[in-house]
Amino acid sequence: MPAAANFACGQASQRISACGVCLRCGNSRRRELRFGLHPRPSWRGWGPKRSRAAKDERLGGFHLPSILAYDLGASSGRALLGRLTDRRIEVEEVHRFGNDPVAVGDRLHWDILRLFHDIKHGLLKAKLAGETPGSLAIDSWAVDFGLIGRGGELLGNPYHYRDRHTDGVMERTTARLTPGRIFGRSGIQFLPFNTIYQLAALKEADSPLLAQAERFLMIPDLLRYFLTGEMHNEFSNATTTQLYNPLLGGWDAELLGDIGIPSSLFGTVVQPGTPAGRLRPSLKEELGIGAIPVYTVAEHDTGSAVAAVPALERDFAYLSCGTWSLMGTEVDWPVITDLAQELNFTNEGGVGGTYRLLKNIMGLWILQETRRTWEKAGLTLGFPELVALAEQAPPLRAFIDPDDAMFLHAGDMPARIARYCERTGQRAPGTPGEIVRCILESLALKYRYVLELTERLSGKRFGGLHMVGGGIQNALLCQWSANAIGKPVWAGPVEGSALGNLAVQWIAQGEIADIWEARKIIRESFPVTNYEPRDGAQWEEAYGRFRALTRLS
Ligand SMILES: C[C@H](O)[C@H](O)[C@@H](O)C(=O)CO
Repeated sequence: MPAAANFACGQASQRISACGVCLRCGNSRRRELRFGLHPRPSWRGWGPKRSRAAKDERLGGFHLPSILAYDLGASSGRALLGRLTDRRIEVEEVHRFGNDPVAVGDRLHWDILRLFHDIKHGLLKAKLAGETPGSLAIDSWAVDFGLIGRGGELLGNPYHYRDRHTDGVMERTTARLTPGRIFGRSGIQFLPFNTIYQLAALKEADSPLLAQAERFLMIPDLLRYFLTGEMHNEFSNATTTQLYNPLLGGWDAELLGDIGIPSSLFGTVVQPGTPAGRLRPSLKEELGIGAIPVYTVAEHDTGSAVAAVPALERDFAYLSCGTWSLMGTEVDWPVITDLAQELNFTNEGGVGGTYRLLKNIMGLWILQETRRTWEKAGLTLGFPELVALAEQAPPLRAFIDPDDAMFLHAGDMPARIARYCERTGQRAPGTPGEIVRCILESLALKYRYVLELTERLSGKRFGGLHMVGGGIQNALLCQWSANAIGKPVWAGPVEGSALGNLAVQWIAQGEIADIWEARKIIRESFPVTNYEPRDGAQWEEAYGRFRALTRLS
């Protein structure tokens, strides 16, 4: 048990009964927590029960109004119109846009006003398509935020989580507070860009932003505020800050105090599926559209992706595959144990009171940056060409640990891969095909490693792996993942986050009963491609080499 376990009474209690009950507050929730005895949360939908289907002259017959999902990823964003007809979902992408961070001096920022411009553009395009969405919602990457000052003004462009202002902050903060205290109170994995270290970095720098700040809003919270004028902090994203306490069910005032950040900046945390205002009058006027209702959903894109995993089995393993690879399973209660801390797993909030027990894996970011490096050197190759080159390269030659810190920040990935191989006594991949193959094979082998850890930590056994997200368009990665884990991979849907976003809106409006019905409808509406494992002996041998080279215990 992490040193100085803090119980719900918030007191570090030495008087712990054999089974972990706090003799001070008598609270045994921790015991339930520690041994996963918590009763199963209610999956039943929380929305109204009557359908809002109306006569639709254009489509003929009775149809629900379409709804709009904005899914903002670290490299691109999209606006998807969704229609639910006869228990089938149809989607139409009305707007796709880039999400290019902006470097200013040493700082790296998100271009938040540009993103809001694209959100407005998505609404206009829906209108031009003859649609007035019945509702809309936004999901995005995690951890990043904006600070709102007096008069409701945004105090500067949010920092990008790969900005270097957090360098060394996690080390200093965990040394001062101990990892056990932080993990025990948040259940969140230690990553240097977690919101807690971004805020601690601003504090260390005595940032004027903090001095003027009145409210903390994460990226979807902020864009939703721009749309409606209302401020709400949504649950799934709030959990990614490492400042949310799932046992207290709210922001952790103690951890905020520890890093010198006033709790007053943080609003009430609302669950996915909560009505969160309507388009503000100025926007209705500007765009010439109605006061469309806005909902919270699982606004952490990975939370929405997991909501859309078309699993029928209760215990399923998922891999959300994009810039990042997020692998884990869905649990009814956060697993805040010594082993979870030791393996650096995280417990991010999900839909319907669930949690996502998962681990971040560096993902296709390494391939994205490799392509950018070659492009700058005049070698422009698309992902399909890169994958084709990798397929032709000799198999299972050189491996990297994709989660080595040297791959976190932007830069010359091919050079870093060469350095990693030299450091581990391997012949470095030379050609573009060999380099891309090294990246994809290493990701597949890391997926096996993390899947085994997920089984160990959750006590579950998985018959296969559900892969969702843009990364599954890379069929080679899906096949090699199946080969590496030695189990089938079920790949689909591609637009996992956007579909999870739509599903939670429909559940909130009573059109779909609950997340399990949503998963069934998604499964019946979008193709799932099966990849059966091949070349077992080769990949088994490679896994042994990978474990030895990467020293992953
Ligand atoms: C920092 C990443 O955004 C985060 O850990 C990841 O879960 C994500 O949001 C991927 O889009």
